[in-house]
Amino acid sequence: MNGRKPVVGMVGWRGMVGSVLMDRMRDEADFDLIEPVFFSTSNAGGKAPMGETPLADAHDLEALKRCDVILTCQGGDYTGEVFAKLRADGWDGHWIDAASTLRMEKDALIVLDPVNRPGIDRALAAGNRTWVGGNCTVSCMLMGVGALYKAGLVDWMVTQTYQAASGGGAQHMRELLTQYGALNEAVRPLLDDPKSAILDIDRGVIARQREMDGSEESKQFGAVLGGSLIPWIDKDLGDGTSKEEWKGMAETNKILGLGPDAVGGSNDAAVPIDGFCVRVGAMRCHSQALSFKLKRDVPLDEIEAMIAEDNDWVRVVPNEKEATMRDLTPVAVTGTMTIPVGRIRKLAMGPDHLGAFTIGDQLLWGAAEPLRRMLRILIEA
Ligand SMILES: NC(=O)C1=CN([C@@H]2O[C@H](COP(=O)(O)OP(=O)(O)OC[C@H]3O[C@@H](n4cnc5c(N)ncnc54)[C@H](OP(=O)(O)O)[C@@H]3O)[C@@H](O)[C@H]2O)C=CC1
Ligand SMILES: N[C@@H](CC(=O)OP(=O)(O)O)C(=O)O
Repeated sequence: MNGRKPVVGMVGWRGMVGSVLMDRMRDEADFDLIEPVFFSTSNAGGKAPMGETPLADAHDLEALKRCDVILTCQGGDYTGEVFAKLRADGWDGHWIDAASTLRMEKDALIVLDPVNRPGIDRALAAGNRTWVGGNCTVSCMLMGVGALYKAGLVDWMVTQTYQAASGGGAQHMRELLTQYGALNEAVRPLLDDPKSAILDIDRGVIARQREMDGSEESKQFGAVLGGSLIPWIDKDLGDGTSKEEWKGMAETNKILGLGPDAVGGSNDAAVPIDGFCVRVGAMRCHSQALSFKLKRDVPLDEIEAMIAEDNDWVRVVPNEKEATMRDLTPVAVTGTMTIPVGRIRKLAMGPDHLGAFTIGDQLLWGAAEPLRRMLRILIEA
């Protein structure tokens, strides 16, 4: 950027996604390459996380307009309040955003550079200035099996997700743990007694879960998650699908540059993707079972090699019990950049039907990392 360090406005840096982003930026020494300006929606004038300059007001358009890049993890309401005003005022800096608000706008590129770097480079050359992180489930899935899409092998895909509490936000994670604690407490004396009947314990748990259901104790999720699951995530689109399920096809194809929503439009048909998105009691890893109809029968060893070679973070886990239980769980993946893909096998429907299971930390590849890497691409452009 003209030989000087770009001024990067950091908004939402102390939230959950923002904190993960800050850690990654520190780890990768990104702050050495930029002049950060930290903003706040609640504490303008307060102490910034680094440097001596106090926090700027995140609604001060003049301060925002001085930034070459604004990187926001503040959320969709903030984007809705500020982005259009800045553009209307003539600000033509780069806007990098974690929120979904702008994702399907025609000029917004969904960034996941290990998958769509050529698309990012083309958009950059064409003067694009709006870069949005993808839905966490979609980004983690494409980091795992993007190779199959890049090779044009996918006829269609069905997803069954197992999404962590963190996807709802920090309060949701707290609520899940509080519910687990309350359930344990409800049956502790019975648990401590090895001679107690398991069905008595079970009755105690379900009674406590039903007491929580619809009460203050389940107000974040709207239903009990501890010891249960919730097969609906995000809005009801009114046609039998949830918005999270809709994102699977819409965002995947947009990232891949396929179908009418691709930036600049594309004559290539969108790949049909559908399935069910389910909230489970995991903390911050989204897992998903994938079923593919491939365009042709490809031997399993070739498929595994394609997946393994696709990027530096994907790891093929042998489809064996021991390796699966060791390496293909949220416990193994949380806090790491690794995207394991396992349970890879041909399905009973025929040799062109493939199954796989993949997991990703939804705060890293699912949220913060694609944004951090986009900033790096801009710095190095
Ligand atoms: N959670 C997720 O899994 C994903 C979220 N996103 C997007 O990122 C956005 C932000 O999500 P998330 O990070 O979970 O949101 P948080 O609620 O953790 O943070 C958002 C903002 O809330 C304010 N805030 C108020 N109280 C606190 C507190 N006690 N601790 C920290 N911050 C506080 C901060 O703003 P201030 O400093 O200005 O007061 C902060 O930037 C979402 O709205 C969504 O659009 C995208 C992908 C995944
Ligand atoms: N909807 C995701 C989290 C998220 O923030 O998604 P999006 O960025 O698409 O709104 C979940 O609940 O797991």
